[in-house]
Amino acid sequence: MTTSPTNLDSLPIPSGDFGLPWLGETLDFLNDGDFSKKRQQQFGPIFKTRLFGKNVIFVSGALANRFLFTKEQETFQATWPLSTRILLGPNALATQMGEIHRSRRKILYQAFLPRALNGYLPKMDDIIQGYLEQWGKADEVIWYPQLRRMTFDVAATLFMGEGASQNPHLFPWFETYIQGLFSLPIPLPNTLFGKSQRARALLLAELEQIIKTRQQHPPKEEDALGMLLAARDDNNQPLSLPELKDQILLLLFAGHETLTSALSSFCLLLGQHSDIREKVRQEQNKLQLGQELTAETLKKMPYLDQVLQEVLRLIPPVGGGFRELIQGCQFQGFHFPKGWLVSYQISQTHADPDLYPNPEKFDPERFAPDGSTIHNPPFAHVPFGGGLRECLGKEFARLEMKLFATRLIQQFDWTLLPRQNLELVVTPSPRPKDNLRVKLHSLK
Ligand code: HEM
Repeated sequence: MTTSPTNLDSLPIPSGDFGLPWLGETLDFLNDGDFSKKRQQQFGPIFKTRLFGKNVIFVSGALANRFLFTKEQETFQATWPLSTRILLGPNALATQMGEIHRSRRKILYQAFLPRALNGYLPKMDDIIQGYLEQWGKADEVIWYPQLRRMTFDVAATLFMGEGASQNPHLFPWFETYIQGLFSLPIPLPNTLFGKSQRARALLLAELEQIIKTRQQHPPKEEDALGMLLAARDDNNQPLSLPELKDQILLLLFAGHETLTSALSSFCLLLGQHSDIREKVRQEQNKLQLGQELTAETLKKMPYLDQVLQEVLRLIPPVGGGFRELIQGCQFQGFHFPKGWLVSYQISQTHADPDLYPNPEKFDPERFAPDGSTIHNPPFAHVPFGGGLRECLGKEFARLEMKLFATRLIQQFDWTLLPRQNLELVVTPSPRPKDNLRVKLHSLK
């Protein structure tokens, strides 16, 4: 795919509009959920723009995904918008590069191995059941903020230990922190970015306390922080305190924002499709689920797996990702210049009618094991990205989605309340505009 510089110069650069000086089309990108769709309609599937001061080429589709995910380090390196890079910090896995990224990914992965996930399951289940019980008693639930609180409690408890989720400051600070992650990086007291920087400082100070207490009094139960404290790198060195803080903060962000979106999309789509809800329930009834749910039992629900795959296809929590071109190359007859960014588009890939006929339709049968209704080539279903930067927490995410879906469907039916706007706000992750107002009905 790469070509010598002389050849490259003879190729056209994709068409598109750079917009304003420096700012380019950043504001549209942040505020318009159809940013990429509209420009694809105008300029074709590969187009250029400028975001956060950088020239960017947007690509989508299975071939483009394969191109990006298999050429990492040789042609591309991961990058994030400036606000995200500053706020995640220099020691977070997502901002680390090359050899250090490889070595840290190996260490962090220990917190997502099957043995670790099995250890998380009972606590995750307790927290989910606690929330369901509360919601079952309410006349009306505004579900999205409740789901946010729940996924935060799960992540804080499993990554930092029991006490963390009971600290009343952490959640509000965290919410302020997240709001600045994808914003214009203007460090003034009243900008989203400035507030987020302050919240990050408060969170890091709190995390430092939690880590120091933990070093003095190690708990019996294993959580992600315990594993990271015990971990040694290839030179047999422990992770430094600044790195531990950045890595834990990243896990909290990644494990909370995206998952909330995925769970709320599940609640929305199944709330709109009673037939699919019923089919999931029938699958569960056949399993005669008891009070205790094990990882083995959760594996016996192929239809629920299909449903969750289709939820992540239709409303992917992450719309796409960025890479920087560390050398010029060509793709599909276009010149991609060195130093520019490329953005791969998960939402647009999942909406490609050649890959997914009638793509607007919520249809779990696309993922039926007989494969009759879909031809699903590699790199066509990429909710978790791919290649060296594929989501580290994807099995954690699948576990929490499945456990939540199972407990919810087992115990409740739910109605979406009338007179609410179900359109999706997309930044940073999709959620219904009016936060998904519902009434739960107990089935017991
Ligand atoms: C449904 C839920 C989730 C979705 C859809 C999702 C999606 C993604 C995607 C698309 C990427 C790649 C971004 C890129 O290409 O630049 C990613 C990276 C990452 N995700 Fe997730 N994620 C989810 C849940 C989680 C959870 C629960 C965790 C951890 C607790 C997590 C941790 C991470 C980390 C650490 C990375 C960076 C990996 C690296 O740079 O090597 N994610 N995620």
